[in-house]
Amino acid sequence: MDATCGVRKKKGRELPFKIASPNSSATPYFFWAINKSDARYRPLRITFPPYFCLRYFSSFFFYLQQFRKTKPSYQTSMGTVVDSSNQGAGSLPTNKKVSVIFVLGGPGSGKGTQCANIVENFGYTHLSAGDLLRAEIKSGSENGTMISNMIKEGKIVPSEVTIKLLQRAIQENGNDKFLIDGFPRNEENRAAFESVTGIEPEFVLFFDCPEEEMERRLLGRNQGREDDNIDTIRKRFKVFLESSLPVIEYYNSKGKVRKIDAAKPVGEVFEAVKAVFAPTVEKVAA
Ligand SMILES: Nc1ncnc2c1ncn2[C@@H]1O[C@H](COP(=O)(O)OP(=O)(O)OP(=O)(O)O)[C@@H](O)[C@H]1O
Ligand SMILES: Nc1ccn([C@@H]2O[C@H](COP(=O)(O)O)[C@@H](O)[C@H]2O)c(=O)n1
Repeated sequence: MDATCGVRKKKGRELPFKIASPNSSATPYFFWAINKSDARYRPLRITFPPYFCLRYFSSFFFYLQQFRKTKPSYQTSMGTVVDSSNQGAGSLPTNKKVSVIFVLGGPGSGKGTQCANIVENFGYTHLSAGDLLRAEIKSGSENGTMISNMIKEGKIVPSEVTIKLLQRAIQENGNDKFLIDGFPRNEENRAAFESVTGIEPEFVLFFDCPEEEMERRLLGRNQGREDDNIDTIRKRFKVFLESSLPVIEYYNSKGKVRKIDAAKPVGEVFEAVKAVFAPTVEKVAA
């Protein structure tokens, strides 16, 4: 006999084996297995071929199944949202193609006010990142305390949290045209959203407003928001200048920014907004 007999422990079970000489013509190459950690087991002739075949065939089908489950989404001209938390659940559509406009501007520049007008006139769905975060706090989510503390400090919540909320809101909505208000707030938001969803905005609507006017509006907003106090407002302005403006500059360099003078009265601001949307809508209708 050219082999050493023994017992190999695998997942708590004991498997018999024989160690064969590599030169042995009686050892089919197919049944050699390489054990990297112990040269004594090299080559290893498994004396239980049905076990060997079953194990490797089942691995093959397992990997095939995993590959099918993690099929990537491909970016289209509109963008595709894959709801990773919903894969295989079947209750929500997956790989939904959507058109997105980012609505950016300083705190109190009038983003929410104008989004309401755009929804009414142009059939978009308004998703405010801030509103989604506030709703998440109210829902009693495990992230609630963290989000609440970040908002009180005027800080930007980790992208992973905000993107999940946006993705879910997009998936659950029947519309395919979205205004995403107050997002992306920093470079991390921007890059993460693009890589997770594959969505690039059609364009970015930027409400440009002087700080004194925004401060006046926020202090008069009276909606009971915990961050509408002078200390937090100042922190939010700082974050806007340091983290959000560079995102607007990034999109500007790609020719995607539509800048609106937001210091004017609401009606006049909306006239300027309409001029941005009307050609887009006409083009779609033609
Ligand atoms: N053009 C405007 N002129 C005067 N007041 C305005 C104008 N636009 C909005 N406002 C008022 O300013 C306040 C802030 O507006 P809004 O909530 O739309 O801003 P926002 O950019 O969405 O703010 P935030 O980023 O803090 O959510 C509101 O009370 C709103 O009624
Ligand atoms: N992408 C975002 C958007 C908002 N936040 C936090 O919410 C606060 C309020 O946002 P509004 O747009 O409603 O003004 C904001 O100051 C941030 O703390 C965020 O983290 N990420």
